[in-house]
Amino acid sequence: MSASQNVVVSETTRSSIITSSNNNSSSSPKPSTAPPGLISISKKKLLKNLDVINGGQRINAWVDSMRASSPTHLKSLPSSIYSQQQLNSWIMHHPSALDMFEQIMEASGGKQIVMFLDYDGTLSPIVDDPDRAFMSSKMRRTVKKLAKCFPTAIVTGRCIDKVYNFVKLAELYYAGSHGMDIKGPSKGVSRQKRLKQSLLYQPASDYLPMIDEVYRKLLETTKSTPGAKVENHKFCASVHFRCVDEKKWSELVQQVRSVLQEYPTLKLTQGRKVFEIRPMIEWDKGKALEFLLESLGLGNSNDVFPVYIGDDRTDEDAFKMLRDRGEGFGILVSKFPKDTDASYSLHDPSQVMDFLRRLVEWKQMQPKM
Ligand SMILES: O=P(O)(O)OC[C@H]1O[C@H](O[C@H]2O[C@H](CO)[C@@H](O)[C@H](O)[C@H]2O)[C@H](O)[C@@H](O)[C@@H]1O
Repeated sequence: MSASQNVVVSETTRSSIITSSNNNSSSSPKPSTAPPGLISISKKKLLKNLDVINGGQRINAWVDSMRASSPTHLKSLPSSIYSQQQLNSWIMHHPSALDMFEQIMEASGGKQIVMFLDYDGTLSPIVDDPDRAFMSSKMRRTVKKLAKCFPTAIVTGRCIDKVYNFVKLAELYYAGSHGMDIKGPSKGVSRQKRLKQSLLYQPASDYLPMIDEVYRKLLETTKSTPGAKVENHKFCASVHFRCVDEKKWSELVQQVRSVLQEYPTLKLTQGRKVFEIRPMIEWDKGKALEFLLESLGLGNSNDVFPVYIGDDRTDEDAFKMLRDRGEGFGILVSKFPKDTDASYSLHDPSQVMDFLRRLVEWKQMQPKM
């Protein structure tokens, strides 16, 4: 198999780079959501770049993409990357969900609200060690109350077991491994309802042994790179570079790619300082959202108002799904302007908690039907 068969797609391909120079808006795949100043590189274009150029340059393209996706780089260069005007324009297109709370509730117009929450960077702050990405007890209490008011799902790149160890709420729906492992609540609904809802959907179950094998090979291959961390998420795997010295990034890319060359049915994507290795199947967080709505009997309803909150590129699939369905909306958790299909923004997990609290308070004030 040729290396290019092993499709290499960076999740940062649409990650927005805000420049102080004039925007070439023709490069943006979604002019309607990208305010002036945003340059989006389409997936197709990046694939072409990555596949046409020779091996060495392809590694460089990856390293560039790793740099571009690094929030610390954005943080250290804000004024040279985007102007205040561009920032204002982005905020105008993606206002704070807290500032717009009343309007959002009005738009929900009495429909059934369903909540979808990403985990890392949304419910828990981003930290160096993925095993220590704890959610605060305040956040847990808030999510618990939220689930009493609305059906609530956690949609994450982590496997269900790992995310459950952090969240510890049995009354939630879980879509782990980027939506490839879906489970219904085991508590908080009546027994009969629970039996009906005893959801278990694993569209990539055939990949289980392959992911396990790849995980072990990645562990072995990357052990010479200090700071690299490999995680097994059952139907996908992650290789973290948050703690890897930038000088070693190209070495790490080569190591990961060398392992993946033997697995043409897996794809490599990039999240927040992490490589994600996933089966090449037509399934993502957006599909998981759709599946969950259908399982709730709300798939073809005009009466549903889904709200998805997430911070990462993989959450864009869910934001887009909501836009395409014309239902509810997405909220991007970010302090920085990014090209996104979300309608609103929140800065960080503490603002997410404030928003969820207000939702609970709002629900409690509604007349009982
Ligand atoms: O879909 P998500 O819930 O956002 O999962 C995506 C990745 O999240 C985790 O990594 C991220 O959070 C870590 C802890 O804060 C951080 O160290 C890392 O840099 C982030 O990318 C998780 O560990 C990954 O396996 C997931 O792919």
